[in-house]
Amino acid sequence: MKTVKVGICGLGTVGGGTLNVLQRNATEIARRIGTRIEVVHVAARSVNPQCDTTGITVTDNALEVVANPEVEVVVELIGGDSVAREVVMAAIDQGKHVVTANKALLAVHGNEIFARARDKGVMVGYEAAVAGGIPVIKAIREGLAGNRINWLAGIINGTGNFILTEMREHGRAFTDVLKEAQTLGYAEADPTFDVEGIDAAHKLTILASIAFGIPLQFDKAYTEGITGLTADDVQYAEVLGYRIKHLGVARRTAEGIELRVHPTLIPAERLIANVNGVMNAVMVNGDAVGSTLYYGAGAGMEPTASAVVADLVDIVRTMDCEPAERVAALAFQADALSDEPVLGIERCETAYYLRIQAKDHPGVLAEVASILSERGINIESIMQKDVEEQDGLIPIVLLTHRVQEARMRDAIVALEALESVMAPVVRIRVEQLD
Ligand SMILES: NC(=O)c1ccc[n+]([C@@H]2O[C@H](COP(=O)([O-])OP(=O)(O)OC[C@H]3O[C@@H](n4cnc5c(N)ncnc54)[C@H](O)[C@@H]3O)[C@@H](O)[C@H]2O)c1
Ligand SMILES: N[C@@H](CCO)C(=O)O
Ligand code: NA
Repeated sequence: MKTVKVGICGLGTVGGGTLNVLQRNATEIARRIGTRIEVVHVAARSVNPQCDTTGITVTDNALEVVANPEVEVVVELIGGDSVAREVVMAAIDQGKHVVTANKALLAVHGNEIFARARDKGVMVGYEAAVAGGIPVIKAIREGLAGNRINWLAGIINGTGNFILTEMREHGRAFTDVLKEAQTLGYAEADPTFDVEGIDAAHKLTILASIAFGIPLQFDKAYTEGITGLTADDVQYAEVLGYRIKHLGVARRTAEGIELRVHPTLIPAERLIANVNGVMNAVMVNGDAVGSTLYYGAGAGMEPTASAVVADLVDIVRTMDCEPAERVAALAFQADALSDEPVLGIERCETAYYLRIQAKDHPGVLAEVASILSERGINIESIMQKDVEEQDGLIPIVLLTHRVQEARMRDAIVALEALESVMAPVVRIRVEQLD
């Protein structure tokens, strides 16, 4: 049986998981593809105690792995965009295929990386970069290839979802849960990427590119994290029949593409509203198929390794094909990408949840309603009596119909200028996802 030799750069959570899965399932994988995948060289700053590297060359210099003439496929699992970028570019330049889980690298430098890979006729697999073990890249790139995609929306950061779930279900403190996510290997090296929505925006950038056939444009993504959410808003949302989730949304409109990451109220009865812990889920709506949903572990050692190994299997299966016969790296032919603009957040349209802390005096509700109606903003529902007064202030909690962000910002400025409104208005976007 033929053997393809592989080098792994980075042997931490994902690299360690990848080596273990490749070793444990070696026979099963060979039964699938008729070829053995053998790891011959790994690079890491320290040896992972969860791995057996017997018979494998170990180095702390990742470029040595790339330069090893036996290595035909380089797996980059270091993270970041300095050494990792060097490793990926060097591998491509040497005509080696690449697998990476590095969404930060691809979202920012992917256009350049995929162009270079095309020139050299090599593949770059990145299933593990988005939604961990869920094969969502494959589903969109191949399974939905007959569709014009309308929109997608996903819980695409495991750490953030784990934190929100533990806070909601067990009343745990934010920093305490974040520490646990770090211990479990879910968090990024810099966890602000997780909690400020940057990691989700990296992944959303990649998903939007393969869904709509547009270049990667991370700099145009609107990013809002979960650090500003309060227990009060989580509770009021529930009373209104919603759950708050940190969502990445990419939507095609007549004017362009919406690309945004932010906390979002979702009707509690939606499946995606009930995705908890480190689990991720991505909804994709296509013109032919309608809405589809992909669910699974979004982070962690072996779930992520599952995606890395699937990419290796795909590469080994198609490495002898003509490059033109393979699936296009970003799902669409590189010369057929569209220049539909990514819209600024002020041009995006959603419904809103508003919480207005106001003095409890007659007329305040009428003032609020008139500010909204003057701007053509319709109120869907309003809640005032089920909540307790705090410091003589009464929270007015309401849901609006869909409206452009710019108009809502203008309304919020007017609301905050009211004499009876005593604090910044809290606004959280709402999506029905039906
Ligand atoms: N942890 C997850 O659940 C998860 C899921 C999906 C994607 N990812 C991505 O996978 C990548 C790796 O993440 P991780 O969680 O496994 O990280 P990690 O910190 O656990 O592992 C990083 C590995 O790289 C090695 N390394 C660091 N600098 C190096 C250098 N200069 N030369 C050689 N080796 C070096 C470290 O020794 C370690 O073995 C990142 O891009 C991350 O975003 C992680
Ligand atoms: N830090 C990321 C890892 C998976 O990409 C997360 O928590 O989702
Ligand atoms: Na994936």
